[in-house]
Amino acid sequence: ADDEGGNAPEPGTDAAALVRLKESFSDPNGALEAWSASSASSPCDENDPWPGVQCYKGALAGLRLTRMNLSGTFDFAAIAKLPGLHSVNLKHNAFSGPLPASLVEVRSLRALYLSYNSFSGPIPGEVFGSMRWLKKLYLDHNNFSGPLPEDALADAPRLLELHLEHNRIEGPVPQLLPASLHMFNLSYNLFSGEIPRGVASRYEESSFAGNPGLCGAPGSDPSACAAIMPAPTPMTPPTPADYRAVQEETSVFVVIGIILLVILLVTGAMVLMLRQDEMNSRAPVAWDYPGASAGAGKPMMSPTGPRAAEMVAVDVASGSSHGGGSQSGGRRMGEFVLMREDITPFGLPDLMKASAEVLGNGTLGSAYKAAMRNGVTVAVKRMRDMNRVGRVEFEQHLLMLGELRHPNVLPPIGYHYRKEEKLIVSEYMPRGSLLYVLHGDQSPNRLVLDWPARLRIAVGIARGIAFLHEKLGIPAGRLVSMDGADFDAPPPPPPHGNLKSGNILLNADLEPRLVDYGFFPLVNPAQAPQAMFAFRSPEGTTRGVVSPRSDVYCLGVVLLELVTGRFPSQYLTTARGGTDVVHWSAAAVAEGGERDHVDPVIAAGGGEAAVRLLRVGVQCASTETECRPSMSEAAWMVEEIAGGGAS
Ligand SMILES: Nc1ncnc2c1ncn2[C@@H]1O[C@H](COP(=O)(O)OP(=O)(O)OP(=O)(O)O)[C@@H](O)[C@H]1O
Repeated sequence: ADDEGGNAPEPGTDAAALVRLKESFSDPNGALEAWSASSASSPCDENDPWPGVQCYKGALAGLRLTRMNLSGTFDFAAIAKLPGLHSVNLKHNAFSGPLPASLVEVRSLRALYLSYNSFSGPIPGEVFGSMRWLKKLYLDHNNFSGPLPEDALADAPRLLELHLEHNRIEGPVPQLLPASLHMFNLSYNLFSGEIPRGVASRYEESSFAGNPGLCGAPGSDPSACAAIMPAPTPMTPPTPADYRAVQEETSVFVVIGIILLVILLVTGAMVLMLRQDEMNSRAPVAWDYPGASAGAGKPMMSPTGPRAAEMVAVDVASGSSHGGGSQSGGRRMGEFVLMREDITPFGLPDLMKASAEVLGNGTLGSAYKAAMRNGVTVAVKRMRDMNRVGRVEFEQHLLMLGELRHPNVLPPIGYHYRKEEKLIVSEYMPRGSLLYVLHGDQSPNRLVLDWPARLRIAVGIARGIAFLHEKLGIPAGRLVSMDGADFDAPPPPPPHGNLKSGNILLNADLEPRLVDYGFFPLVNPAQAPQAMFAFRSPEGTTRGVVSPRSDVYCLGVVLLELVTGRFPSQYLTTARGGTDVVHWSAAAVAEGGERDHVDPVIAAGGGEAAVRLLRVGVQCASTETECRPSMSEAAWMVEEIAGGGAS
C-alpha cells in the first residue's frame, strides 16, 4: 500500500527496483519495512541507508537479506537492470520452489548465496551458461534434485566456488569442471557411480562424503568401486580391526618420522659445523649483505644453502652485537631487535657464534635452538611465506605480540626483518612440545603424562587461548569487504590461527605455553591455507574461510588428543595415518561409549572428568561453527571440569 498513490520512485532507480522486488516475497517480520516508495531516503543514502543493502560509491552493489524469515519467491527480474549489483545473499530464509527463471537475467552477479532455504527442483544449466561473471554459487542446504547440468557447468568461465552439499542431487559426478573451480562440495547428496579420477584428485575427501552410491573418493580403496557400483551399500561402523590397522599405520608413521628427524638433525648439525668452521676461517672478511659497507656489491650468500647457516650469516656485517640504541620499542642490535629488557642483551653475531641445533621444519618455517656463549639459549624461527608484509607492519605486529603477557603464552623476545628474511626469536623450552611428549618420545624413560598433568595442561591451554582471543580478537562488525566483487563481509581472523599440540610447549613444571599465534595478518594469503592449522577446520577445508571459531575447533582437536592419547589424523596433510579423533570421539559420544575412548593410561585417574573433557572436545570440534562454544565458553567449560583442582 505504501507504494501506491502517485509516490512511486522514478522507474529505473535502485529504489524502484527494490520496491518491486519486495512485492514478490513475504516479509512477515517487517524487516524490510523501510523499502517503500514513500521512504524519505534513497537505498544508498549515506546517513540513512535501507536495511539489507550494500552500496559502493553511492550505488547499490549487494543485497544481504540473511535470517529475515523471508519466504515465497524472489523476483530476480526486478533487479536485473542494476548493472552494479554484484552480490545477493539470501542465506537462512524460507524461500521455496524452483530457482526463478529470471535469475539468469541478473548478468552482473559475482556471488549468489542461497544456502539454508527450501529451493527445490533441478539446477538449470542457464545459471552457468548465462551468468558469465559468477564466481561463487552457494546452493547448499536446500531441496535441489535432478542431475547437474554437466555441459553448462564445464563452460562457466569464472566459477571459483560451487556449494551443493545437503541437497538431493543425483546422477554421476561431472567429468569436466571449469579450471577455475577450486571449491566444489557435493557432500550429502544422492550422487552415484565412480568419481572421475581428475575430479577426485582435485578436491578434499570431505567434498564427496555422504553420497552412499558414490565411490573413488580421494584416499579411499579403489576396489571399493567394484563393490559399490551395483547397489549402494550401507555404511558400516569401523570394527576394532580397523582401529588396530590405524594404530599400526600410526606406529609406522611415528617410526618414519623419527628416522627422518634423526637424519635431519644429524645433517643439520654437520652442515652447521662445516659452515661455522668456514665462517671462522673467513672471519676477517665481511659477509656480503645489502647495505653493508664492507663487501657491498659482492654476490650474496646462496639462498639455497643450509637454513641454519643462512640464518646466522645474515647480519655479520652490521657490527657489534652490543651496539645500537633503543628504537621501535625494542633494543636494536644491528639488524636484530630485542624486545625484552630483562634478559642479557644479544644480537645476530651472538646467535651466529651459538651452538645451533635444528629443532624441526614446520609449515610456517624452520626452527633452531641456539645456545649462546652468554648463557642464554633461545629458539629461532626462520619464517616462510611472509614476503607480503612490509617492515613497518611486521615490526608493529611483532612489538604488539611481544607485549602480550600470560603464564600460558610464550611471546617472541626478538626479531630480525629483511624483505626476504624474517627471524622470530623466543625463549627455549627444553621439554619440547606436547606433540612430542604425547607421541614422539619413545625412549624407555620417557615422560608419561598422567591424568592430573593432562588436566592441568588442558586448563593452561584453555586459559592461554582465551587470553589471546581477548587480546587479539577483532569485533566482527569492523571488517567489511568492499572490493566490489563480494559483499559478504569476511569474518575476523582467528587470533591464534595455528593451535595444535606441536605449538604447545611445556616448561619444566609441565605448564603449557602457546607459540606461533597471531601470525594470520603476516602470512601471505595464498599460503595461509597450507600453513595454518585453522584452515583444517571444516569451514576452512570446504569454504576456505576461517574465523575465531576455527580456533575453537583446533582447541577441540587438542583436547581430544589429550584425552584419547591418539595422534590426530587432522595434523597430516598428505600421509595417511593417525586417528580421526573428531569423528571417532563424536561417534563415541553419540553411542554413549566415551569411556572406551579414554587413553588407558589415564582411564583410572580421569574417570568421569576425562569423559566430560572428551565431550567438551567434541563440542568444540563440531562441524557447524554455530554449534561450537565461543572461546571464553570453551575455556570456562574446561575450568569447570578441573573445578579449581587443576591449578
Ligand atoms: N621456543 C621453543 N622451545 C623449544 N622447542 C621449540 C620452540 N619453538 C619451536 N620448538 C619446536 O621446534 C619444532 C619445529 O617448530 P616449528 O614451529 O618450526 O614447527 P611446527 O610447530 O611443527 O609447525 P608450524 O610451523 O606449523 O608451527 C617443533 O617440534 C617445536 O615444538
